[in-house]
Amino acid sequence: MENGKVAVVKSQSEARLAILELAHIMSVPTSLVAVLKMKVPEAIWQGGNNTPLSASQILSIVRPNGGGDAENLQRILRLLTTYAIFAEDLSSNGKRKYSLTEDQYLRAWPLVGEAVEDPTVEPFEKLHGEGAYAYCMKRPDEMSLFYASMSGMSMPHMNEMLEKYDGFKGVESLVDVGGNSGVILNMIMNKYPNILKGINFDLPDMISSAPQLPGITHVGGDALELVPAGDAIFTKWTMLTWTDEECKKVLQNCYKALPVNGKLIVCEPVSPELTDESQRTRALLSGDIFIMTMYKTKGKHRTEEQFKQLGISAGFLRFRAFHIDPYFPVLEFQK
Ligand SMILES: C[S@@+](CC[C@H](N)C(=O)[O-])C[C@H]1O[C@@H](n2cnc3c(N)ncnc32)[C@H](O)[C@@H]1O
Repeated sequence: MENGKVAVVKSQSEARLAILELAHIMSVPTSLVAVLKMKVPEAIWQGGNNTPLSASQILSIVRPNGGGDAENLQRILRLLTTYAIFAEDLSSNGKRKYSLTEDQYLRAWPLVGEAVEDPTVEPFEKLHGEGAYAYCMKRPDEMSLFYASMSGMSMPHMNEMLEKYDGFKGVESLVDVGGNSGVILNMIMNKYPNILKGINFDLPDMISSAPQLPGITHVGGDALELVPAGDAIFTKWTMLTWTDEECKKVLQNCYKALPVNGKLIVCEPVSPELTDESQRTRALLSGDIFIMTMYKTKGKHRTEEQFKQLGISAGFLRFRAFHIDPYFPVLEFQK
């Protein structure tokens, strides 16, 4: 009983903290804008040094003629440190100094406006000199993190999808385009033993360290060039990183790879037509900005109608949507 009471008190204080955090949440984006305007990241970065600097040292760089309040700048930097935008260093006798964090995605976020100024190069690429996939594939640590984050986010969703959607019945060979490590295909095949042959298709470097899984053949290639043949094709969370032209190309390649009456099963974020204040709309529209900044300025979260029209442009005249999940509906394109 006593323990129960303690738990309630703790959760109430946590709820009060959450309310206070939410009440002041605007301080985060506005502080971020302030440090970007002052060119604080550039001052710290100094040609790649990323040496921790105190607020007064930063001010002496961004305001070479003097001026500015170091204490107030430090308050802003501390807040942004709690969101891992800066890292705080206390090793100089407890004096607070700030460097940029190592998170490559976080560092690209402030460049989101670049996607409006110049959509020809992804903001992530402007910062790192290469796209997010290429960056990840060259670094084994990033690759294992990518595998883990993909399966961590996709597996719970797939569990629910497989409970409610039975479109894999009767399929004997299934290709997963952009299947990453292959764990999603493995889940589908465990639920549907009728699928005897699974092809996990992904970019060669992405697939090179994929684990061996029963019944699954890993095939490396580029879906923009060719998609392996199967009774049915599945793809999840891939089309958002392609432009409309690229989506059309991949859909055409899927069309060619399918038999008559073959099915392409797509699981992608589907944006609403209406812009409302719901959690779903916010989640989908903020994910869309992530894609614009990190992957492709003209990749995007599309509406159901946009998917239908893309399918038609590639030859898929039959289209059905299953609203199993508010973020990732299932879209069926039939040949
Ligand atoms: C966001 S991940 C999604 C992974 C997995 N389908 C899931 O839902 O968890 C996108 C995957 O598509 C792959 N991909 C991107 N472009 C591709 C291409 N042109 N051809 C084949 N695979 C591609 C990436 O390497 C990555 O594994």
